[in-house]
Amino acid sequence: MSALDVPDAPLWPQEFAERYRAVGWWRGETFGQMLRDRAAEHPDRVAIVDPGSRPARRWTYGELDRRSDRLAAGLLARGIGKGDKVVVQLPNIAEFFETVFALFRIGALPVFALPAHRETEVRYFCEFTEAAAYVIPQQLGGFDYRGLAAKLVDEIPTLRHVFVADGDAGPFEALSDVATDPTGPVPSPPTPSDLAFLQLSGGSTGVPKLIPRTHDDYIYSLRGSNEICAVDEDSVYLVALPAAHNFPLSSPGSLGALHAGARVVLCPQPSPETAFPLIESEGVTITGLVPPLALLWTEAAPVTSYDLSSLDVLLVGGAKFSEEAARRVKPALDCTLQQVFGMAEGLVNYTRLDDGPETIVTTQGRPISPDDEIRVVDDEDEDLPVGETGHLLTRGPYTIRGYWRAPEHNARSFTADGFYRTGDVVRLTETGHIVVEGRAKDQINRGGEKIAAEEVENHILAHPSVHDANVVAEPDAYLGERTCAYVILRAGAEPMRSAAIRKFVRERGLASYKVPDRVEFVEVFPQTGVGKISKKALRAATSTPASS
Ligand SMILES: O=C(O)c1cccc(O)c1O
Repeated sequence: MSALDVPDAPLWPQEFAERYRAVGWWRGETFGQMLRDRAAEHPDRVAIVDPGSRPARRWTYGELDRRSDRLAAGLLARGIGKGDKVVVQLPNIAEFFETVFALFRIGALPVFALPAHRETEVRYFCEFTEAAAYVIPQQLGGFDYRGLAAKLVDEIPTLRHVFVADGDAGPFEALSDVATDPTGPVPSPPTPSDLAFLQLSGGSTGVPKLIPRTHDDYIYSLRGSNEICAVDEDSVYLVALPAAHNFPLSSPGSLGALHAGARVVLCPQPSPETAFPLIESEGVTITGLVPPLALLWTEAAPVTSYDLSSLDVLLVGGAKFSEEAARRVKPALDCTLQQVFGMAEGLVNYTRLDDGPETIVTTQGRPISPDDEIRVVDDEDEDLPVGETGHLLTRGPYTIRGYWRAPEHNARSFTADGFYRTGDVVRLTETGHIVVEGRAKDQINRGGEKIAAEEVENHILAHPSVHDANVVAEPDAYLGERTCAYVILRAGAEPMRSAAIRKFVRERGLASYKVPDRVEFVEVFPQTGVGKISKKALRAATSTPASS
């Protein structure tokens, strides 16, 4: 086999795939057909509410279906088709769904960037995936995405199209001008076992890893999530977090809601001031938040004048929700808390709606599927007895068998028999619920935003005055964790202020949540017995910060 024949992503061995189909986890659905079916069943039900646009928009299932077909036709006419990659960097607007369903229909793969990503990240996604197109808003929060796009189309040969989803397209094509009447069926539509999209990993390495998900496996996770979270066609799901993130996309998220024929309401931003009026006016029944936002909501709810009584379920995940904060949810919001511990690589755990109150506040739930295999192991990969704390490994019908185009990394991140090494440190209760105790991967979880220490270290190391850098988590009352960078300057370098390092990292075009919250200049790093740098000692030092 020549290098070119190596598949981009290892998928499930045949005997596993056959079993997952035989048991009925994989039902041979595709996203394109899923929307077609819902539109046929109830064309006039509202699928998408976009209250942030002027005027506000309400698209029915019929309309979303038609729009996706028309956009698909326009993309095909521009030579974008099966297997092409398209970086989608859109905020919570209706066009997000029109775009991804158009791409799903023609078998082109969305690569889900977040609005917070900047040149460094987006350039990497475009180059690494050899993306054919990049879909952006005109601007958001004062950042003009067209400027970034202009630079990238200039410099990346594969990138042939930029589509602007809203506002003034400038030198590029407006997404609304792409749509056209289809001239016939899509030439070779994707099959259920094909890849549907590339999702982003929180990651712990120098560059983000891409996660290949198939129609069959992801749709199974939606169906399973809907059942566990009681999402049906009468549900109203509020997308409060960034729409492309795996949690609001799939747990059960907007795509789960669309699978159920429910209504998706797009929240332009997640503050109580914006979200509460929408909960009242749309009768929102379910939403998902990261812990810092859940705290804000529980503080605001008891004193709000908005009627939040439609809200049945609040999902909280993305980072560990402290027991004390979890206890406040039910009294403040009068809804059921569901803790969700998930990952874009696959495995998603939920507390169940009928779990006892102690289980709901003290555990992170249990897996969606009876076929999710969970192992808790020691440093030598030996299984530990129930109740002991160790590394979480998992394998199952919606957990990837490898990252996209990353064979060397895959050899480390997966066991020989296909278990994914999550990097999370957990223990299991007698009831099979998971309690997250920490993590072994070198990552900071900043209020649900995952930051790979190595990625930030590399950017700091690019500074000419820096000799070495180590980035670690430090406790933060609101975010759970924030980042602290320990920096050793080169011998003879002029003394620097921490603001200069922060500015340097920001100007390298990194998402702002990755800019270190604090920078400490030190002479040496603490070392372990064998002379390796001890991040453990650095983390301990950050708990009792020296004044800077
Ligand atoms: O990535 C996550 O943190 C996450 C959290 C909750 C649910 C999910 O699906 C996730 O991917």
